[in-house]
Amino acid sequence: MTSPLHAIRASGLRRRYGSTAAHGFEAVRGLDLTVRRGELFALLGTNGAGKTSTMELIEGLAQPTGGTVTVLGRDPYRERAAIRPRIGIMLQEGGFPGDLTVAETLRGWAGTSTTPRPVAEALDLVGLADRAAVRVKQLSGGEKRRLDLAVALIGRPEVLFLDEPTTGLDPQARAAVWQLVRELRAAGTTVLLTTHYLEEAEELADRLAIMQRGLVVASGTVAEVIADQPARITFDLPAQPDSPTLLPLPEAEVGFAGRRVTIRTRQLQRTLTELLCWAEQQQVELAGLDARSASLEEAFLAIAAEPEHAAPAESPALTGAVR
Ligand SMILES: Nc1ncnc2c1ncn2[C@@H]1O[C@H](COP(=O)(O)OP(=O)(O)OP(=O)(O)O)[C@@H](O)[C@H]1O
Repeated sequence: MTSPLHAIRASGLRRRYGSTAAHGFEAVRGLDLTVRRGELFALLGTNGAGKTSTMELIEGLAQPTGGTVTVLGRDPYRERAAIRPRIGIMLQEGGFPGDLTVAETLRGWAGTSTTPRPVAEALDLVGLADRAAVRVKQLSGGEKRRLDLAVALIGRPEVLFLDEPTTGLDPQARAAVWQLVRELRAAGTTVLLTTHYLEEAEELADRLAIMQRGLVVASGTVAEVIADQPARITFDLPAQPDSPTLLPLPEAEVGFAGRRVTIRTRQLQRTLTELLCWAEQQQVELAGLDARSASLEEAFLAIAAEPEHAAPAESPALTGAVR
């Protein structure tokens, strides 16, 4: 049963391309994921991790070869007619006919929805109001992306799927899309987003999952995903030290490059306190002292570098539940 609190629930989801085990490829290998209503959830992963394959299953565009998925309590593939009017999909390539104008394209899509937004409102939301009469084939790459987004929004979706929504956008257009996504979320829209821009996930996501080889290998809030990674302290010593064991920090990994010291620790507060006490006692100035938690990028790279994760049942945090 899907709770009314859950917009999306996937359990043991599998997708195999090709019909035989010998020649096929399993891109999604038993994935569990829960997205709450009103939440913005980001699905991250390296190229080929299985994000798009997973999104297509959740969107009802393909049938799983194993496991189950529900969107708003229904099977998105078998009950597509019931679910389609309640979701909005922004694909990586919209592929709309090039000879239609922007407004004609949107009018066509509005006709498939029971309660569409006015075309002018959708154009305004994505900053294409002045391109309404332009043919789709004449749009720039970034403008096409914004048209894809307008099409996804035209039916006032309860659940919005955004597959790399800001790829190809300039920084100003990206910031505008982020603002729009925040407003949609504030108005109660559930959003499932894939992105390669980790700052996009950091900016927008309530929770996120990192996929690798068809599985979720880490999930939670940004802070929770980062918490597993060591923090970093850097500074310059006044002179190159004689011995790397100079610093009495048993909990930490200390690296030297000339006068530059980099300390990696899972106990940032304790290590920093010990370091500052040592510097005080030794009367050493720690020039350019910088202490910071791992970034999402560091966490992502560390997770991506791990050897292949084991069978689905052994993977951590597969439910997408907060750890
Ligand atoms: N139609 C297909 N037939 C066979 N293999 C496929 C097919 N579509 C995708 N794959 C494979 O499935 C794996 C997952 O692809 P998918 O597009 O889901 O990954 P992704 O995480 O979205 O990647 P990217 O970030 O590059 O978009 C890849 O190894 C890909 O080559």
